[in-house]
Amino acid sequence: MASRAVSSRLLLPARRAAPTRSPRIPSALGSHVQRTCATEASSSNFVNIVEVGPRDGLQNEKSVVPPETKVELVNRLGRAGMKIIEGGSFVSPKWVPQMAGTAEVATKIEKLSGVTYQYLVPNEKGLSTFLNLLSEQPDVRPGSEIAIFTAATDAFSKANTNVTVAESLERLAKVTRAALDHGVRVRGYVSVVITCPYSGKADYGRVRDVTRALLDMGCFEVSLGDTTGTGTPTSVGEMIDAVLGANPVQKLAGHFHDTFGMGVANAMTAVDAGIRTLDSSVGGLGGCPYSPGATGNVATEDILYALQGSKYDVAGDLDALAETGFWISEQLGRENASRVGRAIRARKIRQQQETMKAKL
Ligand SMILES: CC(C)(COP(=O)([O-])OP(=O)([O-])OC[C@H]1O[C@@H](n2cnc3c(N)ncnc32)[C@H](O)[C@@H]1OP(=O)([O-])[O-])[C@@H](O)C(=O)NCCC(=O)NCCSC(=O)C[C@@](C)(O)CC(=O)[O-]
Repeated sequence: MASRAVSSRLLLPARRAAPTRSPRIPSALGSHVQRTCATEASSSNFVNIVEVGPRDGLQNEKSVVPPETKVELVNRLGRAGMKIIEGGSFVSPKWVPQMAGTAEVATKIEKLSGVTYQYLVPNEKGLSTFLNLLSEQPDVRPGSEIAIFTAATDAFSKANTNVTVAESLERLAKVTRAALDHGVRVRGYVSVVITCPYSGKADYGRVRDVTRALLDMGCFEVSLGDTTGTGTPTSVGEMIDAVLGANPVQKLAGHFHDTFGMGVANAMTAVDAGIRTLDSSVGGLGGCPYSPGATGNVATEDILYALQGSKYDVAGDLDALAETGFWISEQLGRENASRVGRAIRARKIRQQQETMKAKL
């Protein structure tokens, strides 16, 4: 792939939209599928976190992380109370070499009861690799589901998957049908919902329509990706308003990159708008290989800290996540991008020093 320049066009206001439609339940779902349909409705104050670090985080690392490190990361996240973890992707290793070895990761991770493991799939080849794995390694199936992805602009879609949005929806409809026929639930992503690195400000009406198309084909939820991390609470609120014009809030998730430091504010805007699922990555790992300059997802530690101090409820052990953020950052030789993680560590060091002083 040739690299392309990042455009930084300004965001324009969008219109307010009408209320939501009622959610649909995809057909042909097996018992596991029903069991994992555990995300709380938006009337509840419980916010689900999808931990995307092992996929969205590691896919953007310069070096290829060995499968055993990925396995250890997923295991640590599960033990830290993450209930939904994106474990990797079955994409072309020529396009994203960092995700090679996902089958090995899916096979070797410690499968915790009540935890859902998601894997990104771009096309029928990726799905057939995943389904073959399920038949060869039946232990992988419980709690496993796939995520498909498209975009709000043709330019990003072509850069990311070599097809236009319309072509990708056609391809993904077949993938979704086949996955549901095999009892595998399907999550959807729409990228560049605020700004596209190649074609500027997103058309929120298109974000709404692409989201609708993904739900219509059978996705149980669609995650709205601010891939470039250019969103602000204002633009994110306007985008969500537009999307709600044709989609139920219970089926939406927010996926915010933290490039401009607005990740937590944007996530809280989404929650205040009724969205009850947020994507985040431990240590703020990540980026997108096809969004030049975009930094990682909003850090899971930062999201947990914001939610734990609010009227909303959330699962997860903040201290254990902060440790995991430092552990994986050290493995990668990078700075920990979580401000909350850094503050927790600094406080611990201060406390240890005070204890030592008191003993002297
Ligand atoms: C979709 C394709 C495969 C099309 O890529 P293509 O080159 O058009 O595919 P193709 O069908 O022409 O096949 C070319 C070669 O790739 C192989 N191939 C084909 N498919 C697969 C597969 N599934 N697994 C393994 N190999 C595959 C295929 O077998 C063939 O191999 P060859 O004959 O040359 O040896 C490619 O564009 C691709 O893999 N793209 C993925 C890019 C990606 O992973 N991007 C990051 C994830 S999206 C993201 O991060 C955004 C998100 C979700 O986080 C939300 C947000 O923040 O916005």
